Amino acid sequence: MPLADLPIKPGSLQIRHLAKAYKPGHPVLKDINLDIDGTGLTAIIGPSGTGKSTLIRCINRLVDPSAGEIWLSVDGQRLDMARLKGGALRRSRRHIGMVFQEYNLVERLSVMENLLTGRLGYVSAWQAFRRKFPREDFDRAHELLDTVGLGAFANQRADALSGGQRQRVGIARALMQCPSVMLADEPTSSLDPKTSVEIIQLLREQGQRHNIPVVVNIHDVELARRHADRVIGMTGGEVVYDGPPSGLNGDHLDTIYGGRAWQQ
Ligand SMILES: Nc1ncnc2c1ncn2[C@@H]1O[C@H](COP(=O)(O)OP(=O)(O)OP(=O)(O)O)[C@@H](O)[C@H]1O
Repeated sequence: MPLADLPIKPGSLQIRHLAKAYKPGHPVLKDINLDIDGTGLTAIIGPSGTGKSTLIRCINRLVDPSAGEIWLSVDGQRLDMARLKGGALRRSRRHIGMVFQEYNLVERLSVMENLLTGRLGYVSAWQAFRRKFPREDFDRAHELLDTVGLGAFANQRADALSGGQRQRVGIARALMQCPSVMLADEPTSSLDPKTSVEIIQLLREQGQRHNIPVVVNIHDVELARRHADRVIGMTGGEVVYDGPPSGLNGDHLDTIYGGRAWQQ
């Protein structure tokens, strides 16, 4: 079996009564309850400022929730991401692969070096400092680069890549972690429409290939409708639609986006 397919253990998320207020009395997320598992791509849609990024960032604890539970299950183990601290939080984050809107690559490093940063949670600080990664990490990185279509770019500097290529590197780097769940925070917002479709399809394919759920924040309703397996519609910090793309109708979009004037 190719190394790129080997060690990932599928995970699931159970979110219960999740709330977040950056300022007391001004809730951004209000009582979010979601179960996310399986292998499909879940798209979170909703107007700007409705809390989509905050939700994604609470799951991997880039943002601290104000209340609620975020249970990450991996290999029979259940971890409440909302409560973990210190080393336990760092270790549990390895199970969550994160893809960002602005790629978050180290621009002056090569594609290969960027991928290897996905292994930093697994090697010692001394190994990382000396860039002494095990042979398997290099082999896995090469295979993942092939699967995201960048097999010939391992030694290219990240700042020489297009936006779409950078996002492919971002996806491969997240997969280097052997994540049990993948999260992507507006991964297509900086890309043209064709590249956006390719990136969403790639995220979905990689989720299926590695047998893990993928959760993506997205502004483009049509992209979500065409390529997601499940759509979560949010407005005002609450989930107002949760179901298949085929069930999302004009009334739901009215509720999510507040009327139809924006469509004309
Ligand atoms: N670090 C922060 N400190 C204070 N307020 C914040 C912070 N991050 C986000 N907010 C506020 O929380 C609300 C929700 O923001 P969030 O980025 O989660 O929404 P979003 O739905 O992802 O929006 P967009 O689609 O525009 O990215 C907004 O009012 C935003 O100003």
